[in-house]
Amino acid sequence: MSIDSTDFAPSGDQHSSEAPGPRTAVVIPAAGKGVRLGPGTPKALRELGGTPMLVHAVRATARARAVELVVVVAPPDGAPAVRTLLDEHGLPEVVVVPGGGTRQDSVRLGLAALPDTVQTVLVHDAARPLVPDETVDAVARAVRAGAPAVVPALPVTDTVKQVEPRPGAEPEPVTGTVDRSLLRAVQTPQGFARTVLAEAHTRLVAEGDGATDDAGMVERLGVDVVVVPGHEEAFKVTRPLDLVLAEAVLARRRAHDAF
Ligand SMILES: Nc1ccn([C@@H]2O[C@H](COP(=O)(O)OP(=O)(O)OP(=O)(O)O)[C@@H](O)[C@H]2O)c(=O)n1
Ligand SMILES: C[C@](O)(CO)[C@H](O)COP(=O)(O)O
Repeated sequence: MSIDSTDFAPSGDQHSSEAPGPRTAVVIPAAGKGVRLGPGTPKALRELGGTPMLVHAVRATARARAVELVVVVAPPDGAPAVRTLLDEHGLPEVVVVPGGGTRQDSVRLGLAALPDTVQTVLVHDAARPLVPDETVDAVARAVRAGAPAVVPALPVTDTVKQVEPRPGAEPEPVTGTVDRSLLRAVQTPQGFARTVLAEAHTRLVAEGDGATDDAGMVERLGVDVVVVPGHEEAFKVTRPLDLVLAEAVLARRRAHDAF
């Protein structure tokens, strides 16, 4: 059965005034190893300007007006250490749960830790530590206004070729050039009506299916996903050069704040 967006009431309309508790929460999957960043500490715990990337990501999302609860998904055996880290950085109110072997598993485990009052869920990579709070709020606002699924995204700036993959170093034949005006590079936080995201995770885990982002999972349900403007500084720290860029952006912000 395919689910239509209209099967889900806009989360803004679901906000009952009776039950006390948070309405909008952020789940931060932080259980990845960071293989592409190279050997060392798990990526979320690597430092940026002397502070772990995860702490930046928590502060960045918690600063947003819409956010009332933050749930961090720690490496499967790392929850106690993450708890200690967050306490040491003055973030005792953040909930910490152990994650899983894939990002999708980690998000599902984070969702399971949300209190019943939560109607709007944002999912934000710990690997995007510099997301501006305006981007977080823009996503939350769009969900509260009735969109069941919202992604921040930017236009693609490179020309994109389709290829026939070849093993090893053999040159790959180009089979076409994609119309990049139709493409968007998608960031996080991605925002959802809770019921939509929970249904997507339940359904896809039962079917043994997956996607590289949460919106991709929701798309499989036939639910509409909309795009709001992303931000250049919400980039994902994936490879070593991204860390250099992140340090530069942070230094620029700190210099700006000093004046
Ligand atoms: N089992 C996993 C894998 C990934 N993530 C999280 O998903 C986010 C985005 O993933 P990515 O940048 O790909 O991180 P890694 O999986 O750590 O990177 P890599 O693929 O290079 O190992 C990160 O915050 C990461 O910690 C997670 O919570 N649980
Ligand atoms: C969720 C995500 O950050 C959206 O761009 C992205 O899909 C994660 O990428 P990964 O490299 O597959 O972890």
